[in-house]
Amino acid sequence: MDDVYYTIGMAGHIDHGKTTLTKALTNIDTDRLKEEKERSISIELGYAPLRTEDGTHISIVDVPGHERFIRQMIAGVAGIDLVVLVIAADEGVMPQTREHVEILEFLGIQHCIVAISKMDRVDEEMLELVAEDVKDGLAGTIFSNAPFVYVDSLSGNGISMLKQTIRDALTEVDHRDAYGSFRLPIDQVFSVQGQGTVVRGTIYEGIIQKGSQLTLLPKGKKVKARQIQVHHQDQDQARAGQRTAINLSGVDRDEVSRGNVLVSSDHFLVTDTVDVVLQFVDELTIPIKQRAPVKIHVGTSEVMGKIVFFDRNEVQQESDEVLCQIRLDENVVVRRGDRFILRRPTPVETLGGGWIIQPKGGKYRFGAETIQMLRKKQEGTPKDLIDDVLAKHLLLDEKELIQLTSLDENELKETIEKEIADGNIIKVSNQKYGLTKIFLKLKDGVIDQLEGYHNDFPMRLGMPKAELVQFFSGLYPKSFVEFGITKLMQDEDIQKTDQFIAISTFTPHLPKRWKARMEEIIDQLQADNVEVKKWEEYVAATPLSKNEGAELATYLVQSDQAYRLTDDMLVHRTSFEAALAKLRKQTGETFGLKEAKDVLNVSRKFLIPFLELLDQLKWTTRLEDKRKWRINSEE
Ligand SMILES: Nc1nc2c(ncn2[C@@H]2O[C@H](COP(=O)(O)OP(=O)(O)OP(=O)(O)O)[C@@H](O)[C@H]2O)c(=O)[nH]1
Repeated sequence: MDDVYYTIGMAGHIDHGKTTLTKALTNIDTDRLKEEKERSISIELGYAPLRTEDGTHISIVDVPGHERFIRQMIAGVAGIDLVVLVIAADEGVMPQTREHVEILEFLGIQHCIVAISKMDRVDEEMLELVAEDVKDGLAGTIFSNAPFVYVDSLSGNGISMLKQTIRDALTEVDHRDAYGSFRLPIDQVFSVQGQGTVVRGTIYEGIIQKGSQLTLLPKGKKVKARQIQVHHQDQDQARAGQRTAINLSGVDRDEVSRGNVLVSSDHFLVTDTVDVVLQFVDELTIPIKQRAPVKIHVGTSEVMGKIVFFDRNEVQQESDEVLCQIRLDENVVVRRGDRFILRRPTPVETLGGGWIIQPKGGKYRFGAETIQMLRKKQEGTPKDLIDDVLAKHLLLDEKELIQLTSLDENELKETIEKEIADGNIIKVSNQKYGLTKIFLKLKDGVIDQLEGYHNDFPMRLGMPKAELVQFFSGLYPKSFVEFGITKLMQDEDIQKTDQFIAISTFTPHLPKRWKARMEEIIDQLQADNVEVKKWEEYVAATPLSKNEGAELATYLVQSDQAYRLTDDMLVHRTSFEAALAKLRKQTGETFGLKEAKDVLNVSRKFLIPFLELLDQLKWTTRLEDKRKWRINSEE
């Protein structure tokens, strides 16, 4: 069985004893380590390993200062399996206790324990009263059913009980599997003498191996994981949930900052507009207005932005969730489902939090329609998510679909396979996907367009492809039109001859209106054998226009009914073939100009272009003053 890793977060009001409790549990003084943070890669700021006899690996995250707490909690949310809320017996629930609880709720933390610290500072009777107060204070929160443990971190009283409670609580936590693409939001960067750039963070998802090639987003810089450490120890790999330090090669210290994200695949996109579900704190001091400046904490980044509502102009007090958008001043790297906290820059306060329903939002109109669309995204099944991004972008490959929907690769593949089988999605050879219903609209348009074209130009092979693409490029992106044409060809609805596109059942033919006249010309041409007149003379003898005559000439050549003898002369196929047969029969392996003239009995005016046509059609090869029949053209 794989090793199991858990991370526990410490939360609570200032001075309530988080660091002391962490030390009592792990024997590590995280405050002391803090001072040494710049000195060595092996020191984990605020993170201490808790060893248990059964081999479970537990990291304790001690997060002192307030801002830092939020950042660490969000950064570690994928890694935090359990939170221990520390409340001092001599103070009880304090404002920051409440704020932490609120934040933990926004972050979707589910497993928790309440540790009443400093039990030695109050007598037993008082302890009971405090416990009652705390229970009241936490009613209706995620802590309402949490187990209570009483500790004195200085003497160690209650610590083994707390360890046992932690172990019990962890049995309820689902094992995190490390599937998915590797992602590590960076929360610390520094350089180590002789080793270069080192970054730290909690691995959100996936596994990293020593030596892996990684990409640093949002810049897109390629880097390599030269060395990996987890709790001071060199490791060959690290996985989701583990607090990890990575020594990177290929990047300088000043090219990396907190909030950057290390990834191992191209499944992540960089965005500055996110669609979100937002829940507000119980009491807002002042209303949040449309486009109010806000600070979003997501991953390890803290970015300024503005809030955009689609169904209101301000929020005063709102207990229901609100679907809205955050437009950011800088790029972030997020996926659907990522949690965030929203704070007001001035006066500083937590406004609320929620999760990202679409990592790359668009520009939407104010009104119920947008809310409905966002609701669909929020509730969306993988199918809805895929359909939604395809409806917007029309044509996407697998990588783009993963970036936009945040589905994992297997889920995406399965859903697409099913959608293709159900006929909702189509795929063409270039590995792009599109919605069948949009493709069918394009198909109708293309067929209509071609029908019109065939009607106007029945003698032509079809519409030049460039012209067809151009026509639809005003209605769809060019790549989608190309995709549609390729698909229609695969389905044999249309066909392509050279660069001409036609409906597959179409064959070029003489237009009804001129059929008789044109047939006259063709008969006349045939009757003239090789000694043909200039093409325009045949046309001039009829009421046909020059253009119509030119179209007819092209048609006859393309349909192999005639050959071009010169730029302005055609020869009928049967005349050509008769002359060819006669010449072959009456000449040897090679023949000269005079010999040919004697056999065919025509003037040089016709003979020279006729012989050149033979060369061109590869019946003959020209030697100095003779022509040689080509072996491969002999029947
Ligand atoms: N008597 C007693 N004192 C404690 C106990 N736990 C912590 N203290 C003391 O309370 C003070 C604050 O403890 P810390 O562990 O630094 O508190 P903290 O919650 O980490 O503080 P911040 O990091 O500033 O939020 C220190 O002086 C500790 O020695 C306890 O169980 N009993």
